[in-house]
Amino acid sequence: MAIVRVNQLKKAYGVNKVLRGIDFTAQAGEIIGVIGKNGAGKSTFLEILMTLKPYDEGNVLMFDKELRTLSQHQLEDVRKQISVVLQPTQFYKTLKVVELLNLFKAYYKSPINIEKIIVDFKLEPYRKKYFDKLSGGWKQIVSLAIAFLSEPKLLILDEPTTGLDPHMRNMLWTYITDYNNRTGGTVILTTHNMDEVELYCDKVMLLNNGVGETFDTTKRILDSGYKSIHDFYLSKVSI
Ligand SMILES: Nc1ncnc2c1ncn2[C@@H]1O[C@H](COP(=O)(O)OP(=O)(O)OP(=O)(O)O)[C@@H](O)[C@H]1O
Repeated sequence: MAIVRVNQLKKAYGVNKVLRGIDFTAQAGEIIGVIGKNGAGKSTFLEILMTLKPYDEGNVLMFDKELRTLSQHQLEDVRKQISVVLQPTQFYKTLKVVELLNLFKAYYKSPINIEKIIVDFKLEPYRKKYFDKLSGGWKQIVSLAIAFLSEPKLLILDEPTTGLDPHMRNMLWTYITDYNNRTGGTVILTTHNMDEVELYCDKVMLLNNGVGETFDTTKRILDSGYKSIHDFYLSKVSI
């Protein structure tokens, strides 16, 4: 079953044509890595899927519904099935980690046990700390923990492991793959870490010059003769 279907998607900022005709599909249960150089349009693409940004041309179907045709109410129904990691806002300043988790648990009506989340995401030493006082990496971990609270059908993560140390990176990937195995949830993410793509992603979309230059399974890319996804990237993308 296709969770996301994108057809000839185009998006420009003024004269800057960032997306020039993207074709993309995410089937239920897939983990898909979107890669490409700085400024290639990865975040723009993800923000369109997150329903946060309008697009100029083409079709974006989320759960079989074309985003452009949806009423506010229908858009909210789509958003209920998606989790994203947003930038922390001022609002988090006055809350401690455990209070934040409980707030979002209530908001999402989540059946997930907060204590399990605290253990899984190694948050015990930080539970009573104010979110605002955490390091950048730990803020990110708390934001990711919140994203998993809703057990979404689709999880969209923009560079989730950037800035995390190797242990936290492993922990996050363990959590992503476990969530994927356990619930069949779909994951679409961007990363500049090609090893992560090779290890954990079923499919890769390489965004280059505004199009999905390659959109294939990680396995087929490797079977076609590349030593690694890192090599594949370097041979396809020029500086
Ligand atoms: N709100 C905006 N207004 C105008 N231009 C924008 C806006 N957001 C992004 N851009 C431009 O669109 C292009 C693509 O940006 P985007 O952030 O989508 O790329 P990216 O692949 O995510 O980059 P990176 O890997 O550096 O995060 C860039 O040229 C950027 O300057």
